[in-house]
Amino acid sequence: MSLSQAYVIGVDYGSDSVRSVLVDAQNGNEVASAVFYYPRWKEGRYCNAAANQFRQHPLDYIEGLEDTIKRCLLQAGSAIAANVKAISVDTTGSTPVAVDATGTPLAMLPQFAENPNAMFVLWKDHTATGEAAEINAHAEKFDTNYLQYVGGIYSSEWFWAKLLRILRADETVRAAIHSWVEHCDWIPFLLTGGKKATEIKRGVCSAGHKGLWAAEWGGLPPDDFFATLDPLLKGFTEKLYTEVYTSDTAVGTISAEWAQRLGLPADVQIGAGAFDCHMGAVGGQIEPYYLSKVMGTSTCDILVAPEAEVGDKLIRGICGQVPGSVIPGMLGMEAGQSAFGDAYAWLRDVLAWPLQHVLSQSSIIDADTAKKLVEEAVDKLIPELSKQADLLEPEEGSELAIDWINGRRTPDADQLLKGAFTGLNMGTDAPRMFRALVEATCFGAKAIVDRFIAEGVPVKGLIALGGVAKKSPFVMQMMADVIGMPIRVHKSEQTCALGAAMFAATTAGLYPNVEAAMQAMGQGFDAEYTPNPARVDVYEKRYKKYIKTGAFLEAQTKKPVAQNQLTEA
Ligand SMILES: Nc1ncnc2c1ncn2[C@@H]1O[C@H](COP(=O)(O)OP(=O)(O)O)[C@@H](O)[C@H]1O
Ligand SMILES: O=C(CO)[C@@H](O)[C@@H](O)COP(=O)(O)O
Repeated sequence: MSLSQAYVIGVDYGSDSVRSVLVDAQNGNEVASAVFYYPRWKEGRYCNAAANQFRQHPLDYIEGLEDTIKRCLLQAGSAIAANVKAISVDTTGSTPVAVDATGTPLAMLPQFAENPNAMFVLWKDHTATGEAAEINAHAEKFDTNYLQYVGGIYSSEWFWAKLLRILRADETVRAAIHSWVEHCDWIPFLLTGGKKATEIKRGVCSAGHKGLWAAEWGGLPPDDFFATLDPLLKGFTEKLYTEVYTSDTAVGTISAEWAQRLGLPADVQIGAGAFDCHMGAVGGQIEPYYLSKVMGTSTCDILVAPEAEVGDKLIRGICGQVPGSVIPGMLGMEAGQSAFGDAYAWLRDVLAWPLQHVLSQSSIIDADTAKKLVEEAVDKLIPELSKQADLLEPEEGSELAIDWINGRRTPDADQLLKGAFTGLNMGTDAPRMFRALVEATCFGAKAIVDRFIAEGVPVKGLIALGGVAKKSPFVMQMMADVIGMPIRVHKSEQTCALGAAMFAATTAGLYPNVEAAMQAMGQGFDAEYTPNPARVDVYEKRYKKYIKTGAFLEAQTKKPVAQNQLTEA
């Protein structure tokens, strides 16, 4: 197929919004882009942060797909729309949903329309911590270590823990469920007009990193593994899948209905889906042994290496090592932090509370002005805190934080762990707390780099992408100082969506492989942060304190101390 006059679309579903980019397949130049914020999610519907419940309605996803693609095509014009060759999609994950026999998410059926258990269980939903612990204990009873390719620990953020939680929690969903599907596998199924849940094509990325699929045991672990964990899971593997697909393959052609609905040609190819950071790493032009960090709400860190070079090595405490999960032919490794920008957003919300609750009662300004004032102030909080915190030099004894505000994803998943501040005194103010929190997120990032190195996987440098990488020179400089490695920031504003577009171009046969698409369509880097040698020493000392404080907190979580012992201490 000729590259001239060929266009592709990449769709990236983030935690709060979905964005689509329409790019020229020849050079990756962005022709159009559009972002859509999930309306129901924005209102906080179906969520309960205190109970760690975060659910998303399928309609938020469907409306966002239609809206963003249509707006891209409108910006690009009909001549370009007629030359769109393929669409590929990435999403957050593990973000699975219960579907019926037709592959329809249960929340799309009238009787389940308002039931959070019938919706997508977002990656950051931690309602399944108990189930994850059970899976970890259960896995020890088997001769085959089914957790060996997911870092040795199963997380509550993942597929099976979430399935078991929903089956236990909701009898009505249990009676209606026919299969359990990742968001990244469901959107391609939707676009191709799939009608049977048994025919949903699953990507190797979600299957290998979160679903315990491995070529070594010929697919998913045997039914016996799950049935002996809980009889509710008996027979479930039958309903799922054995075969998986790399993201450079098409799962089908767009359905007539979706082609018409979007205004696209009838022969548009739909690529196999994958998680956002995996396609983002490709969009960010990943190289072997460079850690690609998608820095947004969370971080998702990806490293690729030739399979032969890693050999039989098993990397402990990461979110999996899966052949072909990023680039076919290479081993894809994933790690990350459950709260990164989300930790900053948490502090922002704490600081915003008095504004939201006191200003609204003001007798000086009307309610509408108060609302606008609060919105403006809240929007400026993180940038202003960053500005003030940047003026503070790191000191050995100043405030120190632990970043596990939403648990710890890696190294060594434990979503029950919690964040902390130590070393507070009467001089501690908001910028100092913000500084300590940002530093803690950088220490968390260093712990991941250290773990790869300790496990024999060298890290040659860092590539940063995502919202925080683009918006915050303050965070990026501190990250370089703390880790002691240069960080290149990728030029693209929508790196994950661009990565999806590169896969779309490969799927359409416009490139022989995704490496060639990456080479031709990559946008390069626009900033580089190098470590400040004057700060290395003090960060080294503070990092040791972080590790020690974290270990103390972890020990407290694992062995709860009796109340009388606490008082004595
Ligand atoms: N100026 C800033 N400095 C640091 N973090 C920021 C700034 N502005 C926004 N953020 C954080 O960026 C995160 C969103 O990142 P983004 O990549 O846009 O979204 P997503 O993770 O949903 O893809 C939020 O958690 C927010 O707290
Ligand atoms: O965990 C994964 C992928 O494995 C991500 O989808 C998850 O961290 C969400 O990413 P964002 O922070 O929304 O970019």
